[in-house]
Order: sequence, then C-alpha cells, then structure tokens
Amino acid sequence: MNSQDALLNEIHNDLYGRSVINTCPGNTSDGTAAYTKRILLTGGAGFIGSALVRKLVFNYPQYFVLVIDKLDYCSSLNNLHPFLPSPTLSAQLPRPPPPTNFKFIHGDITDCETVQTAMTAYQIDTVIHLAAQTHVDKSFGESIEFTKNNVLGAHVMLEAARKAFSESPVLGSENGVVDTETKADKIKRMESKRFIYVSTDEVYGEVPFGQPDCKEDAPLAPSNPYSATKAAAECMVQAYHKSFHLPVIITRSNNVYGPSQYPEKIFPKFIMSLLNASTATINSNTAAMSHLNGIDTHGKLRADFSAANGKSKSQIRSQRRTSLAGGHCFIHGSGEHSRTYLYVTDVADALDVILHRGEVGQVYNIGAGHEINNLAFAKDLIHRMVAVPEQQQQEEEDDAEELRADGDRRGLSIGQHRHQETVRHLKKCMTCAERIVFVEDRAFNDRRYAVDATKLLNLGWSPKVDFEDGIQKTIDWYRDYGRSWWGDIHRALYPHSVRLSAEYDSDSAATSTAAPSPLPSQAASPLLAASPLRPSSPKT
Ligand SMILES: O=c1ccn([C@@H]2O[C@H](COP(=O)(O)OP(=O)(O)O[C@H]3O[C@H](CO)[C@@H](O)[C@H](O)[C@H]3O)[C@@H](O)[C@H]2O)c(=O)[nH]1
Repeated sequence: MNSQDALLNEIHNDLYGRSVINTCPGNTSDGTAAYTKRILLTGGAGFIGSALVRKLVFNYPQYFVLVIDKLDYCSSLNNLHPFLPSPTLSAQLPRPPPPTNFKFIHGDITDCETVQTAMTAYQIDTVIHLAAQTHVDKSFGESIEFTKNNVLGAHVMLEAARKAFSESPVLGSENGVVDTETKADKIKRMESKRFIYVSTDEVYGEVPFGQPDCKEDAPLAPSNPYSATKAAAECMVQAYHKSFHLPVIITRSNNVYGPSQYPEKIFPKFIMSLLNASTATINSNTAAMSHLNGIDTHGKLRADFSAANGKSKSQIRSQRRTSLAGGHCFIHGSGEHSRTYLYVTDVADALDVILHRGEVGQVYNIGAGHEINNLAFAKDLIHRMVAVPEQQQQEEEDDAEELRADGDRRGLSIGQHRHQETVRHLKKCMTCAERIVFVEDRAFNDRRYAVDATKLLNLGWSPKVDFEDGIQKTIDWYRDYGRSWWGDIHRALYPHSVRLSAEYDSDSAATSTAAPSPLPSQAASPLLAASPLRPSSPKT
C-alpha cells in the first residue's frame, strides 16, 4: 500500500476499523444543546488522548467532544486528522466531512481564562483530564515544568469544573438576577457531571517481584518527580471531591504502547532506532561495532576508549554518531527493570467503560497487560526487526561457498565475486548483542509496577489486543509514519532523551546530520502543513 492509499485508508477507518460516518444530530443555536454529553478532553492531540477522542467522537455521535491541547512537542494535530478540515487533503482525496460533534481549541490548561471560558461556552458537563508532562526521564531535568503542568494544570481544571458544574441556571426576577438553588440542589445537580483524572500506576512506586499487586487503596509512594506530580494532583482531585462534592473518578494505568506514541518512550524509541538501522551507515566491521560499548554513561565516550583502541578522535566520533543515528537500543542500567504494557485502544476502551459505569469517588487501576523486562524487550524487537538469525547467516555463507566452488570448477570468477559480496554483507550485520548498548541508569528507576485491576474487570472491561498483535501493528505503523508524524525526532532517540541532548549536540553538529534519513520539520508534515489550526509557535 503506498503512503497516499494508507492515508486514505486511515481517514475512512479509525483505529477500530469502523467506517467514519458523520451521524451526529444537528446542532441547535447554542451549538451543543442537542448533545446528551458535552465532554472536555484535555491532551486530545496526544497519544492516549487522541485514541480516546476517536472512540468517543465516532462511537457516540450524540456526545459533543471539545479538545484543549497546547500542541507540545509530543503531541500532533496529525493524531486528530480525521476531524480537522484539511484543504490540501480534501482537494486531493475523497473524504467524508469532518464530524461536527468535535471541536479543537489550541490552548494551555494552566491558563484559567481559556479553560473557564471554554467550559462555560460549551456547557461542559464531563471533563476527562489527560494533559500532562509524562516523560519520566525528562522529569529529572525539568521537574518545575512538571509541577506547573501536572499539579497547577490539574488544579486549574478542577477549579474551572467546580465553577462550571455548580453554577445555577441564572433566573430573572423583578429585582435583577437571582440564584434560586439551594446547596442541596447544587450538589444533586453536580451528581450527573463527571471529572475523570487520568493518573498512572507509578503513583504506587515500585513493586518488587514477590510483593502483591497494588489494589486501589494501597498507599501512594511515588519515587520520581513525574510520579510525584501525578500523586500531588490526585490529592487535589480528592480534596475537590471532599470539599466541593466534585464528582471525580481517578484512573491509574500500566505503561501504554501503540501507534503514534512520541518516540521518547522505550517502545517507539527502540522501534524507530531499529528502523533507522536499515539506512544507517554502518561503517565498521563486527569487531569495531563492539567498541560501541565504549559509549559510556550519558552516551559519552570513556576517557580511555581512544587510547585503548588506538583510534583517532574522528573515528570515535563517527562510531558514536553511527550509534546515535540508529540501529541500537540503549538500555538504562542493567535492563532488568520490567514494565507491563497495554495496547492504546484497550486503554481507550477502559476509559470509555469508566466514563459510563465508573462510580463517583472511586479509583480504578487499568492493568493486566504483558510484562517484560527492558533487556528482553530490546532483544525481542531486534529479532523481529533487524537481526539476521545465526542459522540464516550460516546458510548464506554455505550458499556463497558453494557458488565459489562451482565457479572455480568451471573456471568462472562470478562465484568468487558473489562469495566476497556475501561475506562483506554478513560482516555488516550486527548481532543482537552488538545492537544493545548499556548506558547509565536513570537517577531512580522503579524496578517494576504491578496493579490489580479486578475492580475495572468487574465493570465489564477486558483487554482485547494481545501483545503479539499489538507489537506488529505498532512496528508497521512506525514503518509507515514514524519519520514524518512529528518532524525531527532525532533527539528523542538519545539514550536519555532530553536531559543530555545539549551535550550530544554540542559535541558535533554532525550528530543530527548523521540521521539516516531526512526527518522533515513539523511544517513539512503533509497533514500539518495543510491544517489551518497549526500554531505558528507552539506555546510552552
Ligand atoms: O532508551 C531507553 C528508554 C527507556 N528505558 C527504560 O525503559 C523503561 C520504560 O521507560 P519509559 O518508556 O520511559 O516509561 P516509564 O518510565 O515506565 O513511564 C511510562 O509509563 C507510565 C505508566 O507506568 C506512565 O505514567 C508514564 O507517563 C510513561 O512515560 C524504564 O525502565 C526505562 O529506564 C531504557 O532502558 N532505555
């Protein structure tokens, strides 16, 4: 399937494979009154948010979905392309009109005015709050940003919801405007609203093997700045429930994977890195590649590396650039840390179930995925994506040897050439072990997380996508779109993506030029270039 066909296919079919049909009821004069729910979803241009938006907009045409997203580095309007008018695309491709039960606002959740105005204007009765800084690695270096986005951001959302949900319909009287509702009436009316806060299993802290899975009433013990901000926001959510009767629900999910996740997280990062392997210039033989293990903590070369191997600085830099450009999986620490993965549509399903059947005041774990340690995961991906199995290598060598012998017997040089070519090719194929590079661990790396999701299973949710299927779908998606969805992602692929990017880049401007294929900027992305909603400069 060529890329235009793939795009057309995706416009007509959402991730669930259903046709995109615009069946929403007609708007009334206030724009939203005909809808039975008016949902504000923050972070809707992000990975999980956009999967949930697709689900809600297409499955519930009777609901209105308003997305607020600041379009940070890890989100993309491409995630919302079935909903946005796109002049270039519609000129080129037949496509159904964008659904009318959807609206996008480019805005920041820490901006009280934007949030409050949007909630009032669209008479929001349900908030699903996903917008957050989510990358643990980044939180060690930019923790204040995390507090602003995740704690202040959640507080702004709660306060806006409190006001919007509790405000009475204003009634006229002879003396002016009066609020006739009693406090009890207000509380009762509030009951039909929802504020769903999407948190993480990381708030429980690490759960070593042998310890029981965390139930929802386990104490919170976050161990990195990111999870601390999520736990802090949860406290504020609980406080608004107790103090103001805000009808809140909290969810705590496992690690999530699937198409369109920004490649700073291990799953898409390793996939993109290995996809780059096929085009990276592997300019060394097997023995030289093993020197990549000379890349040390932070990806910096060990001081003794040059002397020990008698290489020039430029040779060393070139090796390091080759490694950063692609073809390797950087393992933090020993790689024994494990994570449990859930496919993104299963998480969207879980949030759907919680929205409709979840009980106010409750916390729900979203879990029961596939657990794997980081090293085993890297090896699995390498075998699926790039490794030439030893047996195949041997067979190729045997075939080449046969050709040579045959050529020699017949006095032809062709067999000799083929043999040399094959040997050259096989030398370039790194083994699985050579593709794995151990780097310094995170400042603190939770060994594993484990949640008990019985409460959610009892609501009727169960995951549908098994790991085998999910991993293949994900690899296929990154093969088709990974290089163009966000623009330049080369920094995301560094061993510690944000913290040390300055260090990598300052060493040699060539680091980025060593990227194996030209990675277009966001503006060059066909969908973004076409969208009138693309911001001139993303807010931070
Ligand atoms: O190049 C890399 C990148 C990551 N890792 C390791 O891979 C594991 C997973 O890391 P990552 O993909 O960044 O996810 P987590 O730190 O587990 O956090 C994710 O999963 C949480 C749910 O558990 C969510 O709350 C977070 O937002 C989300 O980033 C960790 O042990 C990392 O140290 C590596 O070894 N090498």
